[in-house]
Amino acid sequence: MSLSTKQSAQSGGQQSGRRFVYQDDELLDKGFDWHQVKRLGHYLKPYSKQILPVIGIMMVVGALTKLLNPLLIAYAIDHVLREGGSHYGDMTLLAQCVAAMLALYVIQWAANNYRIRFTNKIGQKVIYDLRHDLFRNIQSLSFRFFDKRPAGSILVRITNYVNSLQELFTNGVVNLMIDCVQLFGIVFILLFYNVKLGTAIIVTVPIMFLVSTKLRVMIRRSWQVVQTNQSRINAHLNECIQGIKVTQAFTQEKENMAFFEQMNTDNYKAWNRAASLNQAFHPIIEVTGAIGYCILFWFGAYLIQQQEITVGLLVAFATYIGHFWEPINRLGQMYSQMLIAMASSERIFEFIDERPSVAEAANAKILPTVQGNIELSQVEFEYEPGRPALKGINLNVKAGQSIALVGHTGSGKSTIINLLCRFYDISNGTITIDGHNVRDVSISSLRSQIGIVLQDTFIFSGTIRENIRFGRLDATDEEVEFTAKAVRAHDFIMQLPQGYDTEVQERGSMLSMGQRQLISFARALLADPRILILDEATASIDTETELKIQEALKTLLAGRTSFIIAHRLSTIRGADKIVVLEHGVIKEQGTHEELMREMGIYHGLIQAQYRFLREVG
Ligand SMILES: Nc1ncnc2c1ncn2[C@@H]1O[C@H](COP(=O)(O)OP(=O)(O)OP(=O)(O)O)[C@@H](O)[C@H]1O
Repeated sequence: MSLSTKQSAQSGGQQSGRRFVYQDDELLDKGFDWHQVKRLGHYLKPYSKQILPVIGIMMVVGALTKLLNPLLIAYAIDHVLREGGSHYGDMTLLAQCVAAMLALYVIQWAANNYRIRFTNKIGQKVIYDLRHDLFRNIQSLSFRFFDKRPAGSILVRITNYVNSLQELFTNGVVNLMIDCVQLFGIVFILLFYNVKLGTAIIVTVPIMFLVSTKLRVMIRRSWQVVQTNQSRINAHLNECIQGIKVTQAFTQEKENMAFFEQMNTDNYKAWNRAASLNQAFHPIIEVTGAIGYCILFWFGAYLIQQQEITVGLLVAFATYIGHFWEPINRLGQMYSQMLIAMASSERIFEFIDERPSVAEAANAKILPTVQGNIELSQVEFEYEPGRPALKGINLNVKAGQSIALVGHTGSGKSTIINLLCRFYDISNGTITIDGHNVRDVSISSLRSQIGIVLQDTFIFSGTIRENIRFGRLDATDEEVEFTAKAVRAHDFIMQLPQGYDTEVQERGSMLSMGQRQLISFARALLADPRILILDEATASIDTETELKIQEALKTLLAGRTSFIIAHRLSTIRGADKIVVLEHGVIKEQGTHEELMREMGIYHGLIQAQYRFLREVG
């Protein structure tokens, strides 16, 4: 994190006094990096055959118009308009010169039009390819990757950073080449027609370039501060809207408002600073350009007196330097754009190069349809070095058995499930399913045989039908409805305005917790996995829904090996085996009756639950 970001994050924290601290994405500040240029160039490679002819055409057209027009003007002044010129007063020749100039402008306009259309198309294709690579790789990454990064920062890379490359690829690259060629062409002509005057003008170029580049970099940085402020405002808005119910319930509106006001003021100040710098840019560049003109006219007039050049040539030179500043100015802009592109692409490639921490073996086999016998042997695991989450886990599960995982919060229940699905790889020991080591089989063949119903049921935007069909995309409408009936979801679905075709809002906010659970049961049942993992919801639901869920569970679990992170007494009691975890170690395992007789941790947990229910009751 850069110093300024640290400061801004800290100031964000101080403003609130307590609550809101948003981690800003790092400021994009990078030097020029050839490695990144090469990698970006790689994305242009497939289109190089199309780009090169365009650059060729533009160079010819640019040379014709930018380089020939001033010479035509010089010719007209020296030969037709100047007293004593070889064709003095020949109006036909003058008209021909003007017609030729006009024709050159028309050619330039047509070519520009073509270039813009073409570069837009190529630019969009490159951006398409980049987004494609980025999204494909992010989807394949393991949980460890997402554990470390907030969703916002991933989003920024896919949207903002890729967008910031858009301008570079749409116009930048082609313009850069054309500008360079035109600059060399002009320099050549200036030196060819008069070395002394040409050199005097060219000397001003580095000054102009430096001033323009320096200013652009300052402007870019100040806009980045604006951007950072705006993303912080967005993060705050997002959090406030998502948490509006809690805010209103705890009457924290004033606190939110004060924090927002502070951020809004910061943003206002940053924007003003950036806008003032922006406004200063053109006058400063114009003053620098004017110095060039002064040198030209002062030194040019001296050379005319010495009869080294003609008036026409001086006018032509003046036109050339007009054409000169334009590409130099653009090159300055391009340089600033390149710096942003360097930083953006570095972040983008970081994600594209990231490999899943859970890697598939090169010779991974397809896991055949399993019975569901599972064995964990001496399993050890840690999320972070030195903090073991599971230690020496031994567990034998027969096909069709249901296992209830119980234990205090943080004891390692979810971790066992994460390892079974290979969301993480174990540090030591083995996990086998029907004798196949999970590390030796392909990840998709493993996960496709495991169904997961999480406590925080994820409902995607779309219809109820589509949400259930997520379990098996080729399921027919009849199969979808059949499974919904089996898990007792059909009745409430039919009461919705459009039944199965009702659009659920984002994350199923129009559905109750219990209804969302039933939909996720239907989804899991449709997938018909041999192994089922269920994280039971802890939220209390009404007795009728509770009964429905219990019945649905019976249908769902029948004949499958299941692991349930169990909270309800009824589920725990009904399990074939109860596994009690504490600090990542299995402390007890057995049936309800066996464990109650042991009078150990399980007995304590159940007694506590009974006491709680009695008190609540
Ligand atoms: N992604 C993670 N990164 C780092 N540590 C983690 C991560 N997930 C869990 N842990 C840690 O691993 C330990 C076991 O966590 P786990 O989620 O398995 O507990 P749990 O028994 O399922 O708890 P709960 O009942 O609260 O869901 C805890 O100490 C937890 O802090």
